[in-house]
Amino acid sequence: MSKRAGSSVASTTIKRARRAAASGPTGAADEDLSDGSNFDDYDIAAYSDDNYDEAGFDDNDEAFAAPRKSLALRSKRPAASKRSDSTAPVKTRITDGLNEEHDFDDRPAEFRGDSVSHLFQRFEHSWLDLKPDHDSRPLWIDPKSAKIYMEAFSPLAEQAEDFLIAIAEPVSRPSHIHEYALTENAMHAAVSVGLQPNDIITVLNRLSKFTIPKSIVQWITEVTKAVGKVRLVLKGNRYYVESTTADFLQSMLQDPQIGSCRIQTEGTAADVAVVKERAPRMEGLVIAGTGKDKTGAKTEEKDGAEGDKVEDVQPKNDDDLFTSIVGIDEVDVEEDDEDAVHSFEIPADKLEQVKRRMFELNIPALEEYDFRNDKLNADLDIDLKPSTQIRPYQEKSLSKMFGNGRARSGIIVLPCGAGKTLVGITAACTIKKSCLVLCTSSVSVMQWRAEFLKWSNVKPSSIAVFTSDTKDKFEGDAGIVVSTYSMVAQRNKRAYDAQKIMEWMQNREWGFVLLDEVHVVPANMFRKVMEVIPCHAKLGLTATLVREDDKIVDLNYLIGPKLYEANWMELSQKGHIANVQCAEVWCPMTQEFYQEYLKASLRKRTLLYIMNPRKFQACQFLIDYHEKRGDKIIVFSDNVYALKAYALKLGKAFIFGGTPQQERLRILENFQHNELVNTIFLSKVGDTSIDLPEATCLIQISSHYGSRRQEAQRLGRILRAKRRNDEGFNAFFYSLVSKDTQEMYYSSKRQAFLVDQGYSFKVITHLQGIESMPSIAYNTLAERRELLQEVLLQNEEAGEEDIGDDADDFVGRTGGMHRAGAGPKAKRFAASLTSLAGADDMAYKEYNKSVNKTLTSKKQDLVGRMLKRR
Ligand SMILES: Nc1ncnc2c1ncn2[C@@H]1O[C@H](COP(=O)(O)OP(=O)(O)OP(=O)(O)O)[C@@H](O)[C@H]1O
Repeated sequence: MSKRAGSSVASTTIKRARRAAASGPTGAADEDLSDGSNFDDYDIAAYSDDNYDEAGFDDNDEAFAAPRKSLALRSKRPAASKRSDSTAPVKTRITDGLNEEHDFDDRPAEFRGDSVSHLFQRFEHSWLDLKPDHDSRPLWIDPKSAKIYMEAFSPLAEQAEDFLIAIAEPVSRPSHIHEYALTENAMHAAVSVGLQPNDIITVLNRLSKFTIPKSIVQWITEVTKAVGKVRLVLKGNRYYVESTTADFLQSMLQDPQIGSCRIQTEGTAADVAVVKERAPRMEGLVIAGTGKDKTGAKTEEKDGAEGDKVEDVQPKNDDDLFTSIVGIDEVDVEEDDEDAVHSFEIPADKLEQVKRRMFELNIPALEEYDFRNDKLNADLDIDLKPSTQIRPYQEKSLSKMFGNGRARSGIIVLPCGAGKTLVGITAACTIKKSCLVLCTSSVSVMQWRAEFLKWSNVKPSSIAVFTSDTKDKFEGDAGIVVSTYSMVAQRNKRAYDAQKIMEWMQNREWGFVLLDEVHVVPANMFRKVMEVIPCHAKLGLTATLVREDDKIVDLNYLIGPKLYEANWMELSQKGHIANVQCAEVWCPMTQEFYQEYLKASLRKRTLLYIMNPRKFQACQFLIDYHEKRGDKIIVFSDNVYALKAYALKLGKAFIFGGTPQQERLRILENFQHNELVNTIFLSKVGDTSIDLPEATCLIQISSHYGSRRQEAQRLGRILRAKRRNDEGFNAFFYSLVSKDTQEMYYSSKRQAFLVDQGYSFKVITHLQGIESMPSIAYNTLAERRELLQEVLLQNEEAGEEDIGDDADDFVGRTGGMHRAGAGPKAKRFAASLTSLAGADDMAYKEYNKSVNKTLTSKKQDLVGRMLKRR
């Protein structure tokens, strides 16, 4: 037997748990747990989302028919018993890799409960024996749902969180209690990075307030038993399923789906090929830019007394167990240096099918790339610039990818503005092989290229761009190509030069594929990409691993498991992203608007609640208030009619799908540098890929129904606020909602993701001072009636959103969730003759001249002033 360096997860991230546990709980944390509301200036009538009843809204509306389940809930988990009889023995049924079902019986037969037990039904847990020192332990584990609840105020919380992220999926992390779910995917990921099932059980037991239930122990053992047995490798542009156990491969081949995918080669008809070679080794790896190996130890300090030096492997006694396990750096492994590796080959176009089947059979295929021993593919000369310093959470996320010295495929989830780009670039600098970066739009392609040049020393000639406008190849044997998903996945006939580039890309082996914004790309798009691009390792990046459809689970076998998910609140407390005050402003509908609302069609209703004069007034008031504070404000509206109407009336510049590129750049430039342009209106084209660190306040007047992803992405526009580290700085996010309309329902849906990340939305029912604001619009009945007439005259299409041209539009065009991607339709609307003649209470009026045009004419002036300032 030999000992060798092992787990990553069991390294830096949870080493702190070891230290904390060693020092023991020190009583209640003395941090201030108040939510630090900064809305004192407003009359806040209610503080909770529960203050209104959503039962009155139509749940069957197609727009929010998609289940509001968290990712964790959709993932496979130990199925809970359906029995609700609290006194019956707990029976938990689980399914293992061979589809056998087991029954667990945790609750002691003698347990009968008491007179109130039946009220708690499946939450009756009084039979669990609390440990005498349960106060000091932070975890509650629900034996039936396999959910873990962590006391975030425990002195051990930070360390426990590191451990939980490694073994479970975060579901919700508000201020005081965090919720995690034990899922098969999370378990596979934990074991594949070196944590042994027994280690997991022991640490959980240590952190738990009571001995962990048998059902959970058995489930962990079951779901992890096949992990690590099989790996998928790419060699010489061919894919192989490998294992050190021939019998295991043979049993896999018995499965008709997997068996039929195998490529029969001579001499292997009856048996799997036996390849005599050394199994991959795990040795010290330095993640680019950190100067540390994957254990977190500084490489140059390996022999020194300081740092996270690898210590004893075996715990000396029971007290050391916890600390040894959560900080385990070495594990006993079977001597496999000379193990024979058995394999069978599968065709590239069957890769996904095999992976999916293995996923279903609970035999997760490890996709790891031993890039340091890859002598076939040329090395790329790339490293981070000496000035580039990656942040601790970026390093932590990468340690999950490179934990065992190889590159593991999977997904890293970091909040918007937390620096996913640099994480991707650092991964490319660590692997140092040819790299393909896929983005959702050509704007992002150019940004990625610029970021590579900014953070790394790669030669410009080594980075090629492949878009509809630019079709480059890189120089030399290894390089980087940045492209869009649609360019690579396209199946239709291509132009000659595009075809040549595609062939060039298809005929080489890619060490690394970086997948940006993985949550918006439809699964079949990934499929097409994976079929045509032979690659060793894949890294998906996203801020919001949520989708309103059910396709998120597919990412598990198409890309790999979630490797890391950062805690938004923690990053904001540490100043890496801005602290944001979120508020929902309730705007009552005016009487005349509400009367029309009640009898209007669905689309007209949308327009009516967006154009509600009280909402307009709230928007005007908030813009005025925040401009006076020195904030830079972005107002978001998905609806283009409203976007233009609001912006024109308030004399502000606006950008939507139809705004020419030049004009967009000019407006954004003015917003950034011109002290006279402090507010801009953006349609959904601004949801992603717009980097405006000057923005400090967001006002949302219309949004895409109940999309949690869009809400989070919009919030992301101010998370990167430049002033985030100023003393007491807060960014502001307002969602304006017309009261007693469907919008309120959508709004609560939209907030679900952010609430799970720990944000709380204050409800503002009255903006103090709004009545006395001079020049407030729509203050007279005549003005409001006139607006109503205008809105009623709009055709149905005006109630739709911007078609957009960015990531969302991309999803729309490719069959994703977007509803408004359809082409132009014939316009037909009904109206009375008096209305058409403009005689309904209508006064003539002149809109302000579009500020967009004013900015054009003032451009020369501005550029002159900007140059002077510099
Ligand atoms: N380690 C770092 N050091 C200095 N600046 C950093 C670091 N990491 C990220 N940044 C900066 O943080 C900002 C946000 O980074 P980036 O655009 O990569 O975020 P993101 O996570 O991709 O956001 P989004 O999801 O909104 O696109 C950028 O201005 C980037 O330069």
